Amino acid sequence: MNIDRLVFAYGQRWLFEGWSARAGAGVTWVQGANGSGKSTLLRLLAGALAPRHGSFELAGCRYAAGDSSAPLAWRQQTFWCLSDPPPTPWLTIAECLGFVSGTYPDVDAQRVREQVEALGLTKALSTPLRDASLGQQRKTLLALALALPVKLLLLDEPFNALDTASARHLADTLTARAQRGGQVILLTSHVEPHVPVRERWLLGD
Ligand SMILES: Nc1ncnc2c1ncn2[C@@H]1O[C@H](COP(=O)(O)OP(=O)(O)OP(=O)(O)O)[C@@H](O)[C@H]1O
Repeated sequence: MNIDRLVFAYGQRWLFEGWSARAGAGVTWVQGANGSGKSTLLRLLAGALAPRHGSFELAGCRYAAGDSSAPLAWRQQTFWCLSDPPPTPWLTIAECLGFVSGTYPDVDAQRVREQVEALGLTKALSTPLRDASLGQQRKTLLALALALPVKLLLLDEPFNALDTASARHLADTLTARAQRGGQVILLTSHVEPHVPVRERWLLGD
């Protein structure tokens, strides 16, 4: 995945001024002080924010500033596990899983069920997200992150709010992915993520 001359600012708060980077398969640890732009970078790559200039390329698919939105082909290859709870509090966990899965092609429902089970979410499936704990809300997105067949995984502080067993499952799964290759994983974390890290990007320097 290539980032070419990215320019982005919130008003006059400039975060990226012609920044380029390349991430191969495996885990890239995105580091930086509070406010350095880590979450913003993931939002940009997810298509949730529009870059002012520059472009992104992933497996032959290009997304450039000036496009009215991230192309469907880009979004279907990308999953953004945001650090906030899912923005659909009225849906149950099961409905949220089904709703988001429905926006991706070739989803294996069995893989989603396996991740739900491994993350200890099975008993909470009929709970509305608004009544779920923070950890259960985060695990809903993580189950999708680990199950959907995407080429680019954007994980914003994925270990936050996880119980010990779920944190271990996440670390083990990411470690296996990193060793197998094939998926580009950008992971923000203020602490050592305990997975094999291929590259580190330090933002805000
Ligand atoms: N919607 C917004 N409007 C204006 N400024 C914003 C907005 N979102 C973030 N910012 C500012 O952009 C900067 C980068 O924010 P961002 O959340 O990307 O940083 P971060 O590196 O992820 O921080 P943290 O480590 O605290 O999570 C901060 O100064 C923040 O105040």
